[in-house]
Amino acid sequence: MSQSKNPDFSILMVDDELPWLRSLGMTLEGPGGFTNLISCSDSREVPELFEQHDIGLVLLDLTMPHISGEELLRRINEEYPDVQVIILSGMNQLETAVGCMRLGAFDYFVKTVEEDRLLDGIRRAVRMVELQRENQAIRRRLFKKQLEHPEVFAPLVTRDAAMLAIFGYLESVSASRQPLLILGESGVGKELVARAAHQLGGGDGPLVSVNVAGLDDNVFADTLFGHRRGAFTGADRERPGMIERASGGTLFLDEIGDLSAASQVKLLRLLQEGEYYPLGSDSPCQLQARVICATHHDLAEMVRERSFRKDLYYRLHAHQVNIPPLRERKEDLPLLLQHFLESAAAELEKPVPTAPPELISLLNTYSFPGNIRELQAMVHDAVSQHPGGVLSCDVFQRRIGDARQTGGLVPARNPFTVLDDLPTLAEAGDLLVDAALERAGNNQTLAARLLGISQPALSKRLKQRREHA
Ligand SMILES: Nc1ncnc2c1ncn2[C@@H]1O[C@H](COP(=O)(O)OP(=O)(O)OP(=O)(O)O)[C@@H](O)[C@H]1O
Repeated sequence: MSQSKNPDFSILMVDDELPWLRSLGMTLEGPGGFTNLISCSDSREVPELFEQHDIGLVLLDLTMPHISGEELLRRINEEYPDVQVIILSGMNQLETAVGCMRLGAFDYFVKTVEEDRLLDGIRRAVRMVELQRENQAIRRRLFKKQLEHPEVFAPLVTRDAAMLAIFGYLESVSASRQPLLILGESGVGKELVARAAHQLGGGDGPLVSVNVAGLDDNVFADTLFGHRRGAFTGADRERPGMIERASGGTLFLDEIGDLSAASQVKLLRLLQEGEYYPLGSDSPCQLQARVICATHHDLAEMVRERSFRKDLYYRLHAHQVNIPPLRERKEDLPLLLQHFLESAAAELEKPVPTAPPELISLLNTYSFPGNIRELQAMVHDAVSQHPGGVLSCDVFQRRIGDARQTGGLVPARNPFTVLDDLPTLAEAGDLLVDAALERAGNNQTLAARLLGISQPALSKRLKQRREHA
C-alpha cells in the first residue's frame, strides 16, 4: 500500500497492438508496482468494461481500428468526467497532443518516452483520481453527518461538534493511501485518534507505533527499515524494520516534529517513492502500510522557521486533523469526568464515587495545559485518595492550585489594550467579578479563589453593589 500504487480503482490500458499492451502491463506491474490493471485490444469493448469495472484511469492509444482513441477520449470525458485519460501515442505531433489535452486528456506521452517519466505521469494521474474521490467522499459525508462506524470512536469520549466533524472526516479518508497527519497539544488524544484511523483503514495488518523523538538518524533508519545480517558490526541477525512489521496495517510515527533533519529526508523519500532499502540490502522493499504521523508542534511554524522540511510537510498534510485542546471543548468535561471516575474506580477496585456539582464548575475555571491526560491523572488521584461516598474537591483544588503556580492558567492578556475608553477602577472591578462568577458557575467560593480574595470579601462586595444599584 504505497503512495499512489495499487489504487482501489482499475487502470484500463487500451491499444490494438498486443505486444505493446503486454510490455506496458509488465512495466506497470514490475517497476511501477501497480496491480489493478485491465488490458483491452479491441476499442469496441471499452464501454462494456466501464460497466463491469470501477475504472479510474485509462491509458489510451490514439490510432486504433473501430473506435479511435480520440473518439473514446471524447466519450469518456462526457460520460465519466471523473476518469482521467493519459494518451500513449506512436505519433510525436504537437498539434495532436494539444488537441487531446483540449479534449480533456490528463497527459500525453509518445510511446518511446522513458519508463520513469511515463510512470511518474501515471502516478500523478492516479493521485489526482484518488484526491477527486476523497473530495467526493468528504462532500457526501458533510451531507450525511452520521458516522458509519461509531464503534471505532467509542474510546474517544466526546460530544464536541469539532471532534465529531473530525471523526466524519477520518471516515471519509479512511480508504486513502496518503499519509494522515494528526496535530494537537500534548494529551488531547492524538494516539487514540490514530488507533481509530487505523481501525477504519480496514487492513489486516497491525498498528505499529514508533516514537521518533530523540532517535538519531542511524537508529531511526534501523528501526524503520530494519537490517540484513552483517549490515554493521553487531548485526549478527537479519532484523525486520517497523515498516515491514506494519505490512497491511498502519505505521504510526509519533512526535514527528522532533525528527532530525537527516531522518526527515529519509521519511520524505519513503513517502515519495513508496519503497525503502533495509540497511545492508541492495533490493528495495515496498511500503505496504498506511503512514500516520502525529505531533504537538506547530509544523507550519516549524516550516517557516526552517526546522522542518517544507516538501515533507506538504507530503504529510494531504490529510490532516487538528484535535482541539480540552479548554476549547469544555462541554466534554462532565462526560470525561464520569468516564474517568468509572475507569479509575474499576482499576482501583472501588465503587464509583459521586461527583459533587461544584466540581464541574471548578474544572471549568482551569485551562488544562496537559489536556485530557491531566484530567485523567487528577481523577485517578482523587479516586485513589477517596474514602467513599461523594467525591471531595480537595485533590482537584490542590492540583489546579499547584498547576496555576507553575503557569497552568489561561495565558494572561490585557483586555484593556483594545478599548478606546478605559473603564473606571470600580467598573473594571465589577466586570472582573462578573467574569469570575460566570466561570465558576456562580459558585462564590470558587469565584473568590479565582479573584484572589476571600469568599466573605466577595460576598460583601456583591452586597454593596446590590445596595448601590
Ligand atoms: N476523548 C477521549 N476520551 C477518553 N480518553 C481520552 C480521550 N482523549 C484522550 N484520552 C486519554 O488521555 C490520555 C492521553 O491521550 P493520548 O496519549 O492519545 O494523547 P496524545 O495527544 O497522543 O498525547 P502526546 O502528544 O503527549 O503523545 C490517554 O490515556 C487517552 O486514553
